[in-house]
Amino acid sequence: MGKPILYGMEISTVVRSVLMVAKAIDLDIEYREIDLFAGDHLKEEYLKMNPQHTIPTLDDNGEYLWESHAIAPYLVEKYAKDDSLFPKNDIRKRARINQCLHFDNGVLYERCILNIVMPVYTENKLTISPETIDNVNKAYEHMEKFLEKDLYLVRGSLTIADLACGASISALFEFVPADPAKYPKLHAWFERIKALPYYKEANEKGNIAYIKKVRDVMAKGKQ
Ligand SMILES: N[C@@H](CCC(=O)N[C@@H](CS)C(=O)NCC(=O)O)C(=O)O
Repeated sequence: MGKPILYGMEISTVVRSVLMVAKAIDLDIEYREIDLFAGDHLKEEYLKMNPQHTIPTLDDNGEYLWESHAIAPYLVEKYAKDDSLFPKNDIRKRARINQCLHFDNGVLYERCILNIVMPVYTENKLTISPETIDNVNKAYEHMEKFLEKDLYLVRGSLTIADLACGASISALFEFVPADPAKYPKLHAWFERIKALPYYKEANEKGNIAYIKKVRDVMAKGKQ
């Protein structure tokens, strides 16, 4: 059996969340960069693996899987030495983790990040709209509540939900800063995510490049 191969771009939050999961479970994966700006994802070989042409895509010895929120549980279930990031037998905890993964996908990624980044590329919108800022703050409020009683999103320990939301929040905090006085639990949780030993390599590096890329496009458009 060969190593699983992950196709992605480090600037993508959803790719970085999977890279953090791989590091968290100490999984040796081969990472291959796909350049969306060069159209690598629309080439025939890529479409054969993932007709939806999104990143990340996992090639696990010829079994293809895309959608980061499906890849993360799959990697833990198949490869992790212990199941703490996505417990096999605790049905309620699994359900809460799934709930947070859907929150990440449907709210943080789709409703917040895409509303900031896509308009920059597709409509040349160089400022973040007040509606989007409002929407992002609503998401911060929700997370502040989710974290009311616990150190992590699902009870007291780190799960794949924290890694998915952590990657999204790392980008959102740069675009729409969160007031620490209003969102103290959210900030404290994010500090915990940033302290993970693999955070810098698997998330921070790509996040810096991501924010720079979007800001560069914004600044160029304003010249
Ligand atoms: N919910 C998906 C989102 C995947 C997604 O849309 N990725 C973007 C990059 S961040 C992409 O591949 N866009 C290219 C395309 O849709 O053709 C996930 O978590 O994997």
